Amino acid sequence: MVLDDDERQEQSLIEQCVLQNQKHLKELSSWGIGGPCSYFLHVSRPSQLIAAIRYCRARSIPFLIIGKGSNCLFDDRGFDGLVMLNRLDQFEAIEPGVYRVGSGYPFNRLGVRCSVEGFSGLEFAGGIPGTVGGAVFMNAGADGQETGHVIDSVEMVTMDGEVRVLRRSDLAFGYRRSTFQQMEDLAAIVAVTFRLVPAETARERQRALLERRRKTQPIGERSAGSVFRNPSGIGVSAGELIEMAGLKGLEMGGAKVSKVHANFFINFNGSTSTDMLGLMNHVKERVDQMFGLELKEEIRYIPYRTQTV
Ligand SMILES: NC(=O)C1=CN([C@@H]2O[C@H](COP(=O)(O)OP(=O)(O)OC[C@H]3O[C@@H](n4cnc5c(N)ncnc54)[C@H](OP(=O)(O)O)[C@@H]3O)[C@@H](O)[C@H]2O)C=CC1
Ligand SMILES: C=C(O[C@H]1[C@H](O)[C@@H](CO)O[C@H](OP(=O)(O)OP(=O)(O)OC[C@H]2O[C@@H](n3ccc(=O)[nH]c3=O)[C@H](O)[C@@H]2O)[C@@H]1NC(C)=O)C(=O)O
Repeated sequence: MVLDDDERQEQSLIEQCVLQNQKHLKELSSWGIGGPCSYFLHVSRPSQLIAAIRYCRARSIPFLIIGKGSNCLFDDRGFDGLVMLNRLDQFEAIEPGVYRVGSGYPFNRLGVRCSVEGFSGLEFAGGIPGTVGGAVFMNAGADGQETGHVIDSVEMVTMDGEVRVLRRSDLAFGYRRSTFQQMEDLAAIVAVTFRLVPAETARERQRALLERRRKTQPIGERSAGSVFRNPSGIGVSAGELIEMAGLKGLEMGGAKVSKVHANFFINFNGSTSTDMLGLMNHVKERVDQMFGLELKEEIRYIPYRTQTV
């Protein structure tokens, strides 16, 4: 790989940042859980991200890209590698209803912005505390809408640090599933272009959804949204199953099952990842014993060591 002067400069900056910075992952996670990472980088330009990926690859350093950390459970020991905090937050209106947005742009801000401008498709994003990249990767959805439905194209970086553009026809989405979760050479989603349709009622609909969310979810408490996916094809949600198993309010160390919504687990008093994993396993076992159903995690557990190189 031959680098030009700008790339060489970027690499040397990355080298300094990577070697000097440590961070406690609890500061980066909506659950407030997680030990230190060996290296930390705040990424605000695509060129930084690409240089950091190449740097890690060349030295076999494991790395992770995180957005708002609203869907991750970090380990108490931390992460033995580089954590990149994605703050690629450019926003560009290409034409009315078509937006090209950096993957670190706040998903809730995007949802509100589009709805206020009178475009429909992302009303549900209004209350979601993630980034655009996290939402695309997880195919976030609520109230009958899904991120994947309104994507026009995605710009990504491969593990070799190459930029690739994927068109709508290259992508497949399902319930909390996206092409990206199976892609072995994905390093990071960098930018996304959304195509929405005009609707004067978009903001009104969004307000109603936000109101419903405030009533049914423990907003303001330390959670990671839904812990488990809803089981498919049985017409009963994970929250209902956990409530029917009598587990609402159950505590394990500093972690508990929310009394407001049973599929939200709360760090109410210095929960460790061990407390939270223990609570999740206990809930899974009880639901399995009572209903013969195996709940599947929606949140992603990030172990101390990975093979992500
Ligand atoms: N419906 C709701 O009410 C809620 C929904 N959510 C959803 O959870 C998701 C969390 O978003 P966010 O907090 O930003 O994500 P996180 O920082 O929690 O990251 C979650 C995972 O997404 C992957 N990821 C994140 N950003 C990128 C990127 N730029 N490129 C490639 N992969 C990426 C990473 O996978 P890997 O580890 O493999 O690198 C990471 O482990 C969103 O989809 C959000 O909408 C969250 C809370 C509530
Ligand atoms: C919060 C998330 O997404 C949420 C999204 O906000 C909402 C709103 O559309 O719909 C899903 O929740 P959900 O299926 O639990 O939706 P809700 O409408 O709250 O509940 C479904 C049903 O379960 C019942 N319910 C819910 C919680 C509970 O403790 N007890 C209970 O009986 C509700 O009364 C309702 O009849 C998403 N979760 C999943 C796993 O699909 C997330 O992904 O992190």
